[in-house]
Formats: sequence, C-alpha cells, structure tokens
Amino acid sequence: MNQRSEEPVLRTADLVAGYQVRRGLLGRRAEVAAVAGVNLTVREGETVCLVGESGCGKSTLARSVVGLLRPRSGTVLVAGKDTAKLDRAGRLELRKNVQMVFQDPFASLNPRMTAGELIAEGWRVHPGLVAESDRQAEVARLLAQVGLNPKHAGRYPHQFSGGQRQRISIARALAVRPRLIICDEAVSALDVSIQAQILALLAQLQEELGIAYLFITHDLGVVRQIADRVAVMHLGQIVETGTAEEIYQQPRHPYTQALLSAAPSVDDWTDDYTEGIVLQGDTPSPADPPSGCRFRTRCWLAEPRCATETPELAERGGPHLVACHFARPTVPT
Ligand SMILES: Nc1ncnc2c1ncn2[C@@H]1O[C@H](COP(=O)(O)OP(=O)(O)OP(=O)(O)O)[C@@H](O)[C@H]1O
Repeated sequence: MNQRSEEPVLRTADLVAGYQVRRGLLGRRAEVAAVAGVNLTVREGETVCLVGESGCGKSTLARSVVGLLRPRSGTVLVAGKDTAKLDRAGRLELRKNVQMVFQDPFASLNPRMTAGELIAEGWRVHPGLVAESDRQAEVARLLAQVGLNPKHAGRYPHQFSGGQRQRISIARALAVRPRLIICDEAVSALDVSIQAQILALLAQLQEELGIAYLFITHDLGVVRQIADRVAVMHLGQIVETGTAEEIYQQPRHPYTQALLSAAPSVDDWTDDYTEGIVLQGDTPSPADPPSGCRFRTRCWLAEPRCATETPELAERGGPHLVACHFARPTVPT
C-alpha cells in the first residue's frame, strides 16, 4: 500500500464553520457556529453516515468540506492536504476528489442540458481526464455503470424518473473519478423501493471503485443499510461515533438513544434501552447554545456539572467514542 492511501480521504480537525446573522432588524451582526468543533475522519473505501436532526449542522459541515464555506477555524484535510492552503491546481484537485450528490436532482441538474452533457460537464474543468474523442463512449459507459440505458444520453432530466435522475447525478459525480462522494440526503426524496436500489448501486460502486462516502441523512433506516461507521451530530457537535453495529445495538449517548427511539424502522436491531424516549422541549438555537453540554436542556440524565463542564468525545470505558459525562457503560454481549 502506498503512503497516500493510508492517509484518510477526509479529516476535519476542530472544525468550526457557520454564518453571520443580524440579531433583530437593526441589530449587530453575530456569528452562528453551525459546526462547533468537529473531528471527523473518512477513510478510503468506507461509508461514514452523519446523522442528526434537521438544523444540527450536517449540510454546513458538507459545505465546508467542499470549499463552499470557509471554516472559521480548524482544518479540513482532503487526502492529507489542508484545503485552506491550496493553490489553483490544488483547488482543482479538491473539486475532482470530492463530489456531492444532493437530495433534489431537479434542483441540482440543469434542465436545459441532456444527461450526456451533464455527465460530461466536469471534463470541461478537468479536460485531461478523458480525451475529447473518447467522451461519447465514456458517457455511455457511465450511464451503463449507474444502470441507465446508454442510448438515453440525449434525453433531458424531465424525461427521467426521480430515481433515474439521481442515477444521472451519481454518474456525473463518477465522471471525474472522485475519491469521496458526499451524499447530502441523496435518497431522502425517493420511495423506499427506489431508495433501496440507489443504496445498492452506491454499495456496488464502492466495491468496484473504492470510493468513500460521507452520507448525510436524518433517516436511521438508511444508515443501517449502508454505514460502516456512524457519527451522531447534535447542535454542531459530534456526540457519539462508532461502527453502525455499536451505535444501533449499544447507543451510549442519551441523544443517540432518543434518535433511535424515534425511528421505528430500526426497532428489530436496537435493544430495549431505546424504547419510549420522547425528547421534551425545543432544540436550542446554534446562535445561543446552552453552556457546557449542549444537550443538557433536553436530557433526562443532566446534573449541575453538565452546565459547566463540556464533555469531550472520549471512550469513557467503552469501545466507541461518546461525549457525555453519564454515558451508558457498554453492556457485555
Ligand atoms: N445561510 C445561512 N445563514 C444563516 N444561518 C444558516 C444558514 N444556513 C444554515 N443556517 C443555520 O445553521 C444551522 C445548521 O444548518 P444546516 O443546514 O447545516 O443543518 P442540517 O443538519 O443540514 O439541517 P437539514 O437536515 O434541515 O438540512 C441551522 O440552525 C440553520 O438555521
């Protein structure tokens, strides 16, 4: 194995990213850290699922990784290179190495371009990848690789079904031979049967090409089907991370337990510990997060120290990392 492949495809270190908002109509500008110190690693060929409620910062993290949002502090390393220190060639390589597939292909695919043109678009930015004379054949090959009819390269997005459009998005990402694809709620808008087909396609492509996925979703049923590792995000921070089996069968953070309790589709896989948990109160705003542990205002285990001592993500006597002073000890199986 060469040295480069030992380097994780993606590593974020203490990543802080967010937005400037105005408080009140004439208020001063304030900084909202939607991502508040995230350490996340994705290795070659693995699928890491980032899960958490709406608004917890998943998309903000993705946008910081692909360079759409400049981190306030911390680092994003893609294939070992700090994305804040890239020259023009390095930025181009980043755009090639990390591709995104979004929830709504209608919004992300230009309706005036054919499937073939959409797939070939990346080669304008990376012309060295495929010779001009080979492009038509390569488009056909990519269409076939994602399970579409190569003869349909001349069709427009509206002439395909939702699942087929998502296959075009995947072919478009594959065309530039990325090392990491960030799937941001990529199957959330699809029917369950179509979802399963797209997830199977992604798994097959990973097997063939060794691509890594950072799979962002709020759907724990989807996570269960594809994740090697899971990172649970709450209000801009990772509160628990482990293998899919560890997270589902021995969730240690109260927030993870609550998420699993609210997901009936994974009932048969989780233990009794996650039954009947209903979170009380609203999710705090990232503009004004609680002191100490950010989950404490909704947590049934919270004690006074949770308001003053921020729990670090650590082993805490178990096999996987958790950020809670009262993390559930691992139950021997
Ligand atoms: N452009 C923006 N300006 C100000 N605040 C924003 C902006 N985009 C997102 N936010 C805020 O940042 C926080 C995180 O949002 P983000 O979209 O990253 O969450 P998410 O977990 O991806 O949610 P969802 O699943 O709903 O997409 C939220 O509180 C959101 O309101």
